[in-house]
Amino acid sequence: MYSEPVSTLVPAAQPASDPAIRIEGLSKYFSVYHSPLERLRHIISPARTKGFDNFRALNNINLSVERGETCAIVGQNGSGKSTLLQILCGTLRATEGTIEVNGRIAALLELGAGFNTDFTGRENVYMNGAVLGLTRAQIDERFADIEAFAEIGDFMDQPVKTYSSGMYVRLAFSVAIHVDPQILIVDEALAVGDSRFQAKCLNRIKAMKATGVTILFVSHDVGAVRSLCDNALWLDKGNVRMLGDAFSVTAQYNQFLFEADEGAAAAPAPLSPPVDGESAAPQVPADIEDAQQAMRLHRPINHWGSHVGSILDAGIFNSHGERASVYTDGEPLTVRIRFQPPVNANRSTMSAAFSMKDLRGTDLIVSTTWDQNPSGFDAHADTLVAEFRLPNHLNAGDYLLAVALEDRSGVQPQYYEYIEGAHYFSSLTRTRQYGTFLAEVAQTIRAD
Ligand SMILES: Nc1ncnc2c1ncn2[C@@H]1O[C@H](COP(=O)(O)OP(=O)(O)OP(=O)(O)O)[C@@H](O)[C@H]1O
Repeated sequence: MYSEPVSTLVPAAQPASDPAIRIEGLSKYFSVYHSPLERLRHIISPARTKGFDNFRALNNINLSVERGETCAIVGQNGSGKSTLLQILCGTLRATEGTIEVNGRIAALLELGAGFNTDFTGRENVYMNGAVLGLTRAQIDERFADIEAFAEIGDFMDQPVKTYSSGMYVRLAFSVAIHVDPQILIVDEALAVGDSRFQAKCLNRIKAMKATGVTILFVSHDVGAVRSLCDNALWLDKGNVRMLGDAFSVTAQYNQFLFEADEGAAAAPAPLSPPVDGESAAPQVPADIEDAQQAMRLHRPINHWGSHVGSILDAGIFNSHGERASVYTDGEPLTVRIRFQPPVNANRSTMSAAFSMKDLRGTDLIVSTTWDQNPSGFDAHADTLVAEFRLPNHLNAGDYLLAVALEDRSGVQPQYYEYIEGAHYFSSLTRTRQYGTFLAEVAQTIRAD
C-alpha cells in the first residue's frame, strides 16, 4: 500500500543564468503500510499509527541541469527514476531537499499520467494544453499540428480509454512537444510506440534540443541516450551512483549490468596485457571523466566480461603493419584481435567482433567472425588471431575501436571479454565532406 502525497511546483522566475533545474539534498520516503487497515488508521490518526515502514526511494540527490542541456537518467527498475521525474513535475512532493525549476515543463511520463481516459482525445488536448499554460486560442492554432503529429486519425474523437497504449503515447507526446516547453521530460513512455514513431519522436526531441530546450530523458536504450544526451545521472537504489558525460556513465552502467547478470563482484575488471609494447595500463578508474580523457590516456573506457584477459591485444594496423593513430581516407586497414579462447569454452559458438565507434559510443561499422562463419573456430591452437580487412571510409574525426570475444549460442551474445577503447584513432580526409562515411558515389548530370 502506498501513500501518495501530491503537491504543485511553481516554476520560479529566475535570471537566465540560473540552471533550468537545480536539485539539492533531495530525498523521498514512501510510507509502506503493513495492511490496508494500517493505512486507514494512519489516515484517521497519523500520530498513532505504527504499522508502516518508511521506504526511501530517493536519497540525498544533487543535480544541476543547465539550460539547453540534455541529461539522461539511467538505472535499473525501481532505482527511483520515475519518482524523481514526478517530483520535478509536481505530481509528488519531496520529503527533504530543495528543487528549483526555471521554465515551463512539459512531461511525457509513463502511461496513466496526464489524460482523463473518459474524455476524447480532442477534449484531452484542450485540457492538457490549458494545464500546460496555453489559452484556448493558442490550442486552436496548434490543434491541426498536434493531430497531424499524433497520427491517430478518427480516434481523436473517441474516449481515450478506447486507445491502444501506442495511440495514447502518440497523442501525449504530440501535446507535449506543441506547448513550447522550455523543459521537456520524457520517461520510458516512448518505448511503447512502434519504431517508426519512436524515430520520429527522437528526431523531434533532437530538433527541440537544437533550439535550446532543456531535456531530461529516461531510457534503457543506451544508443538513444548516447546519441541524444550530453550528460547522464545513474541512479542505483535511490542513490546517485554516477553523474557525468553520457558516454562514460552509460559505459560504467553497462558494465554494472553485465556484472549484476554474472553475479560477479562490482569492481572494475583488470585490463588485458599491454598492447604492442605499451606500458602496462592501470585499472579503469571508477570515476573516469569522459571519452576524450580516456583517449588521451589510451585506456579503455569500458572493459569487462566473464573471462577478461582472453584478448591478448587488439588494434587497427595500416599496410605497413603499424598501429597508427591517424589513417587517411581510402587507406587499407586491418583490425587484428589476438586472443586465447577460454579453456573449456565452446569454440563452435565463439565469435570475435569489432566495432568502430564515434566518441559518443555510436556503432558505425560492426563486423564479427560469426557473420561469415557461424560455426565458430576450427583451430585448436591456444592463441588465435582474427583479422578484418577494410578500406578506411570514415569521414574526418576521432573514433575508437571496441573489440569483443563472444559466445553466440544464445539470442544475445554473451561476452567473454569486451573492450571499448582498445584503440583510439583519427581519420583524415583530403577534401571536406559532410556525413559520417566517405562512400564511393558515382554521379552524372545530364539534360533531362
Ligand atoms: N507510491 C509509492 N509508495 C511506495 N513505494 C513506492 C511508490 N512509488 C514508487 N515506490 C517505490 O520506490 C522505488 C522507486 O520507484 P520508481 O518507480 O521511481 O523506480 P524507476 O527507476 O522509475 O523504476 P522503473 O524503471 O521500473 O520504472 C521502487 O522501489 C518503488 O517500488
